[in-house]
Amino acid sequence: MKDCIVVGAGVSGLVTARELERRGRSVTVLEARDRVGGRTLSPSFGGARLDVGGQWIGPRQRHIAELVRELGLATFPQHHAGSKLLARGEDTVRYGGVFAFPRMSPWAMIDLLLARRRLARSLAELEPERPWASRDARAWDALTFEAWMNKNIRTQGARFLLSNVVRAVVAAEPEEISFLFFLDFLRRGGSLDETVGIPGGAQETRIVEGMQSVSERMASALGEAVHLGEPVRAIHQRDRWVEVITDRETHTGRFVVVSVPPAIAARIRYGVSLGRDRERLMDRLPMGSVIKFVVQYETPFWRQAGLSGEAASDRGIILMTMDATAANGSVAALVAFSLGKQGRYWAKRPPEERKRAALAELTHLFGPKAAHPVRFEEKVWVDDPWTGGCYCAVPGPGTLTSFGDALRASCGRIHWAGCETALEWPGVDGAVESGKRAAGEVQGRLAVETSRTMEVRA
Ligand SMILES: Cc1cc2nc3c(=O)[nH]c(=O)nc-3n(C[C@H](O)[C@H](O)[C@H](O)COP(=O)(O)OP(=O)(O)OC[C@H]3O[C@@H](n4cnc5c(N)ncnc54)[C@H](O)[C@@H]3O)c2cc1C
Repeated sequence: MKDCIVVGAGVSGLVTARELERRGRSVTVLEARDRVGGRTLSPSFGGARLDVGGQWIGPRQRHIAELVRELGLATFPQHHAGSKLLARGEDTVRYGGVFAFPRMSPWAMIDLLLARRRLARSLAELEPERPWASRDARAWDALTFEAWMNKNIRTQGARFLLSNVVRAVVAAEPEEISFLFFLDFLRRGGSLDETVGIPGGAQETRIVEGMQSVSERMASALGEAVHLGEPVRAIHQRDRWVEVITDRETHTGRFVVVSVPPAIAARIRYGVSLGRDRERLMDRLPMGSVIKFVVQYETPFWRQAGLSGEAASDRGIILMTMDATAANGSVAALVAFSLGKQGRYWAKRPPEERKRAALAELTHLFGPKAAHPVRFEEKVWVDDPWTGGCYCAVPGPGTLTSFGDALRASCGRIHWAGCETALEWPGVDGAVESGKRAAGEVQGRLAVETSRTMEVRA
């Protein structure tokens, strides 16, 4: 019997296993896919690995930064020099330099600045560990972000920008998410500007070897403890151990850490009830919707035209783009995202139609050279059976204030990890943070049980 069975070999599961193994505990990691990394995936584009999953690290994200250093991986700054583009209908505006926002009417600009101030004031009032227990949490959690905009935003320009910010950062529609959730998301990012920003913001840095290499390095150190292609179907708790049942065999451990997204964890059978709150919570945490495209070109021709590669559009398949060129410049690429409702619509279309539409939009934004890629790669996360969407879970109104305390609370011998359970940034950094927390919880309980056994023997 192992000290701990870990379900999932994404960043959080592998950190859990690594931390426990470092403390002398025995672990088995069970992963459904035939690869590690979960929501991070970095295929090779010849000279470099580029990310079709999680990609960026911000300066506040100390957990992932420390892990990257420990694993001997290198980072480099996200390219951002040059003008940005904003396409609305047939109009495309070029902006940048001293203008952080595209030019808009003075009314829209004032509206946006006031909204930014209101958001900053409200997020400063949140309780970091339990935002759902903050003074105004109930009122905020009763609203969608759309309803908050209806009350607080007067101009079309500010509404358009804020709606796109929501889609870009949580991959859901303003009418789908709780205002409390979004406010807490911005708190974890530091502020609205830091959450969406490149230098000084959450998109500041990339990993030279690709984000998936974080998981690959941890998995290779764990060796045979990591089992691929073993989806966990059921977990049964006994008095002193757990049985974890996969398609291949039954694993026994003293504890189990489930590190998969809550909506995916709901598909595992648990034998006995996990408790009303935990069960309701898992039923109410849908994932965001993302299709990510990485499009490789002969040269970064947009840079030569004075463009940064950053664009936002409301014209169809692509909501935003960024430069995705490799650190040493050997592979030139743009990355593009289809998000929220748009992502769900395009996920249903045939791949060839998606490719045609994406290249047409890139051509509209960046000119005729964009029509001729060297390679076109897409990942439809919306349809991924082991993730159920991306980037992360997006609670609607009422979920956090009713069931928030169940997010991290263990259920008997079952503990929970995964970026959804993080206190800080709910991305790769939060996955690392949650893995450390879950490992600490299990280590604490193992120590208590060991000392009890020794007392009984004495
Ligand atoms: C397109 C995209 C872009 C993103 N961009 C960023 C970014 O720039 N910065 C950032 O910080 N974050 C980003 N994210 C989010 C980030 O990738 C995730 O927050 C993080 O990787 C989650 O790690 P995790 O370990 O919590 O979960 P996961 O990576 O989902 O790991 C869970 C693992 O469990 C496995 N699993 C599921 N069910 C079972 C089962 N029944 N049995 C066994 N195994 C199972 C899964 O296959 C998976 O490997 C992005 C995500 C996507 C998809």
